[in-house]
Amino acid sequence: MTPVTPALDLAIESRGLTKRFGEQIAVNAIDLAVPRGSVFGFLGPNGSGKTTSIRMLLGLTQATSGQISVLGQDMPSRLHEVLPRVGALVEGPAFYPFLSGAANLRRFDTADRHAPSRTRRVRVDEALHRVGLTHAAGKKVHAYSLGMKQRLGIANALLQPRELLMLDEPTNGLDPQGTREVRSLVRSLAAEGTTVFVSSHLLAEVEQMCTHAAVMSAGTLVAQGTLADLRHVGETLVRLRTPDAAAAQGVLSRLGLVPRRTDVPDEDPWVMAPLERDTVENLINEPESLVSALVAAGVRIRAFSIEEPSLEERFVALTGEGFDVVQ
Ligand SMILES: Nc1ncnc2c1ncn2[C@@H]1O[C@H](COP(=O)(O)OP(=O)(O)OP(=O)(O)O)[C@@H](O)[C@H]1O
Repeated sequence: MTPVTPALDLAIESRGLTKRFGEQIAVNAIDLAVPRGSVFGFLGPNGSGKTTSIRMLLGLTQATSGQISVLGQDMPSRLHEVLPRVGALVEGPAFYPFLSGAANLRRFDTADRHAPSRTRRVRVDEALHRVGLTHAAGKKVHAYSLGMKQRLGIANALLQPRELLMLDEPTNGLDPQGTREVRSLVRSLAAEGTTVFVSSHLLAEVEQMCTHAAVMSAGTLVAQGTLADLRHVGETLVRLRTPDAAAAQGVLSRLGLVPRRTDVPDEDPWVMAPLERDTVENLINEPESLVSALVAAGVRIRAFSIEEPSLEERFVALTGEGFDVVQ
């Protein structure tokens, strides 16, 4: 594979990253760009190719084609230099059930040739503290709840300082309290400067935790950017109810909009028109200028609203499905 020329401000970059399983294309030529310092949500329904992508990014499975750069280094050729800088939780590590949480972490740390043995005990204690498992450090893992095992997995990824954390569905199977704890942990890690790449099939979770997101649908990357960018992917509508629908349409047309009208029996008609933006934040036609032009033309306004489709509606439109579905 020809290396990607790494962009310095990107923690992860892929070009044309593809994975085939026989006839099936699980990941189809994705170009990811994960800025350093971001909390990057990798969002998509079950089976859309998130885990397979993460496994390729970490060198756990070979890509069929495409290029990858992680922390400015080509992958998988620089795997041994890159991996010590990356903490990962992918499909939960296999813990020894009859060892305690702390003993499990010490075992994983011993197996890591980059981990200094002198500081092992302190680092294990700190990692357990970080994920709120100090009280259960001596408890055998078979007595851990799913949420505790998940947090132990994150503690394992935190045994050493990391520039990048990759977490595959870290809140899967957690109760609401556990979910909140993982979310706040991710935020505090990000505040310390760690880039966090986190996959999820839950839009609400990504909205609460992430600064950026990419949306996968059936192996394809259908959108990517800051959450603010993604919120403005769809159509914003002005909608008003008026007995003077024809006059309202005339005013909106003169302002460069393309209005349409819906008649409702026994009520005033609705007039609506898509609004355009010159920047992500800015509508070309401000609501107040629309209202004053309508009022100046004698249009009686009985209701007026600017409707932004929710992020959920936009993502459903992008992926053709919801996010809670299990396939
Ligand atoms: N080892 C494999 N052999 C054959 N097909 C596979 C293999 N691993 C994944 N797939 C298929 O590739 C597609 C993408 O799976 P992947 O696990 O990457 O999706 P995902 O978005 O992570 O979903 P989930 O959240 O359910 O893990 C699925 O159709 C899956 O069945």
